Amino acid sequence: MSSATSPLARTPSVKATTSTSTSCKRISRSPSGSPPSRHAPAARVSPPSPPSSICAKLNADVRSNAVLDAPYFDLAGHVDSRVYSISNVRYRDGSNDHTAAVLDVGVQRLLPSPSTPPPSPTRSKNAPSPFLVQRTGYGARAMFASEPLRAGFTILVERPVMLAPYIIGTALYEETEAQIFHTLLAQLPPETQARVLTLSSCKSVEECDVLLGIIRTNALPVTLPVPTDVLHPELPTHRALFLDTSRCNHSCAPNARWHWDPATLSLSLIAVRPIGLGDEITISYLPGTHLLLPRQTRQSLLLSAYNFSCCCAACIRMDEAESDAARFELGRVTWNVPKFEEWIADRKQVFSDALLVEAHTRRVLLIESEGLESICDNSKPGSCSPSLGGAVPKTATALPLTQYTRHLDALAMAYGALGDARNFREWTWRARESRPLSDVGSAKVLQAWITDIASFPVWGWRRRL
Ligand SMILES: C[S@@+](CC[C@H](N)C(=O)[O-])C[C@H]1O[C@@H](n2cnc3c(N)ncnc32)[C@H](O)[C@@H]1O
Repeated sequence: MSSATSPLARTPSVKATTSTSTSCKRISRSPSGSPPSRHAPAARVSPPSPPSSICAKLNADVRSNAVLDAPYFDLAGHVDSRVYSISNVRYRDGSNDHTAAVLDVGVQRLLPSPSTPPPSPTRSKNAPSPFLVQRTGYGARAMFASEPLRAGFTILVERPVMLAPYIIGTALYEETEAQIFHTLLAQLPPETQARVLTLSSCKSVEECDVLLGIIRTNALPVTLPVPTDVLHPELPTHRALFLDTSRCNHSCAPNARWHWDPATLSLSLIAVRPIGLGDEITISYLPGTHLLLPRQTRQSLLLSAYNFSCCCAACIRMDEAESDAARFELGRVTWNVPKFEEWIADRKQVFSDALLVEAHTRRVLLIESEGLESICDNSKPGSCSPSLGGAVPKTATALPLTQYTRHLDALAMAYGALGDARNFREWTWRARESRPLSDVGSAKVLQAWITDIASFPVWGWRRRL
């Protein structure tokens, strides 16, 4: 589930060699020839300057890669100053979690040793699992709900078994990249290695190394909590492989979303609408708001990155023209819908009450009919604006609010400002139900508003203008 790799990954620009001489293994660049054996002795060599033609192409490729978000990437600078090492991330939270990682030595030094346990799943660890992984009719595996799950339920929390800089997949020889992942695999306990090797690959053995195919099919882009600077914006972005989440198929109307918490180095999988017993649990492989693109474009993106023709319910069952039009409208009107904050501050009443209520209600209906409750704005994790008009403080690791929740919040607060008690209670309840169950702070605020409508800070304020 990492995004497509550049063709330049197969171009000899940066190479690696490994050493087993210390507890962690150093990787440096070797000037020429084929990649060294996995068990080669340490070889620190001066890096070659990559040919300028390769630099230019690779720089352009990395700079336009949305996942890396490195518009000023400079390969020559990167090559000159980076050294990678292979090690195991140690967790000091009593868990048996094991992550084999290749990390830039500077990044590794700055990485906190997570002593905070990952967020709890909604269910305790000893309770029966809310999901199971089964083979489907066509042989592939998929994740299914083993009980009805409500919206906001945390289906699982897991740590990655492998972690590697995203740039490695872009800037290395394919053989070298494969060699690095084989070295990581060898760090893992045998049963974990066996599970990794059962994951699916969208590449044939003729196309690439089996393990590399597994990484390219299943790894997710995650950000490590290290300070970055304009010179090396690519440093925090990594690929992480998760064993359970890798079983989730893609849907263009997914019923779950995943969230990476850099503080605890863990991923949570969260239901975004109620999921019935036996229903498949799906996520989106497309980044940000790409689910709003027309079906043909989504299909092409999935085909080129993952080599499959999407056969999700949205692509098979929905009327293509209607669905494309609904998604286009959702993408198009984002900036035309007045935000609650703009409307409430609008003393001249440029934005009519009906405009605000109708625009947000329309978008709620479109999102529900298209099954797009998972989409968030293209904001980075942690950069989401404070919710509920600032009533709940923003935290660095907060889950980004979905567009769906933002519209429900806007409607709840608009009805509150209009002093409409019935609608205020109904939309406030819906806004509460749409949130992750772990968002206890927002749930408390919203419940207090439902219980005592006058506690809503601007109750009836718009009527008094
Ligand atoms: C991350 S894996 C998902 C789990 C996988 N089905 C398995 O058996 O382990 C991604 C692979 O699943 C398949 N897949 C996922 N979503 C799909 C979809 N919407 N339509 C068709 N195939 C899909 C593709 O083969 C893809 O390369």
